[in-house]
Amino acid sequence: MIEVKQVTKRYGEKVALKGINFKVGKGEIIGFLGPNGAGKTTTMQIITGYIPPTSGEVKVGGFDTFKNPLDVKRLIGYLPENPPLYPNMTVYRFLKFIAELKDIPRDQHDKELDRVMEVISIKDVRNRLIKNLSKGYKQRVGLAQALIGDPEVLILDEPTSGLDPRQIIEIRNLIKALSTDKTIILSSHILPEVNMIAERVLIINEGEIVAQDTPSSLSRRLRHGEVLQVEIDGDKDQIKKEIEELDGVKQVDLKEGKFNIETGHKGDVRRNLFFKMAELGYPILEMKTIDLSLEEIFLQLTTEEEEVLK
Ligand SMILES: Nc1ncnc2c1ncn2[C@@H]1O[C@H](COP(=O)(O)OP(=O)(O)OP(=O)(O)O)[C@@H](O)[C@H]1O
Repeated sequence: MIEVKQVTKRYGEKVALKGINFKVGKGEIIGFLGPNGAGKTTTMQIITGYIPPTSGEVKVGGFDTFKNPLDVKRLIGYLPENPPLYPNMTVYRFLKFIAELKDIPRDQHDKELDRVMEVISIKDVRNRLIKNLSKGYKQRVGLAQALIGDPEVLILDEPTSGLDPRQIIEIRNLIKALSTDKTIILSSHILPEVNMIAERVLIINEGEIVAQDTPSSLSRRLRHGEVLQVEIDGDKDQIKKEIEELDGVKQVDLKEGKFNIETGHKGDVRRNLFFKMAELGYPILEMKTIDLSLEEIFLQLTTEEEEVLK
């Protein structure tokens, strides 16, 4: 549905995007993750056709954003980071204005506005001036304008930024509900958000895509070895020494009464550990492998682990 090929973007001396490539399939939900200034907004603005790339090509639904900008705009609903809302318009008037901009036939305006206001649950504020709405409701109106015309693709730039925790949950739930029949790119620098909503994550750092995968395979790819967490009853110092001597064990840390055992790439020490502890009479109470959280992945990706993913 979306194809980004070798896209670069320069702002004068500043290279904001350094030749990025990715594809988004129909109906996919992509999380676009990166720290501030990584190039998320720039990428989204290029996909929506708001700014041109310096070089490279973007296609949406087969249309080139540069050669067929109107066809692309029709396919996309865009929620910019700071949606341009008109504070002195009522919600209804503003959405009607957007429907006009999007060339929705006049006789369909009321039906379309009703549909969108229903989906986004803003019918109760339809006659309020936008300036009198809470930040959460303003963001809903921003989402509503993106949905007018029922576009196949939604591009949402940090849709929950600046909202309070309750509003964040509401907006995330709305996006989740929309995700059943739309192709969505959602940018964020909040990792659990992406983890919760996206099926695939693109991680961008300093204008380069440093990883793209599902949250769980990213975690697997990044793990240097397994981290095994084990709770064992008995003399902790003695047990630690015994584990350290097992084949394949790289490091053992004792945290809150449990052993975190780091192993090499191929090491699976669970069986050896079991027999050894049984032999010594130390019962294993619990044993599990721990997944890296997206937060940890992200920290690794953007700091010392960049090389691992290339
Ligand atoms: N119009 C512009 N002129 C000059 N530099 C720009 C312009 N827009 C963006 N940049 C720079 O390009 C880089 C990428 O910016 P971009 O806004 O795409 O990042 P981002 O990942 O969306 O970050 P944020 O979360 O802060 O919005 C940044 O270093 C930014 O300062």
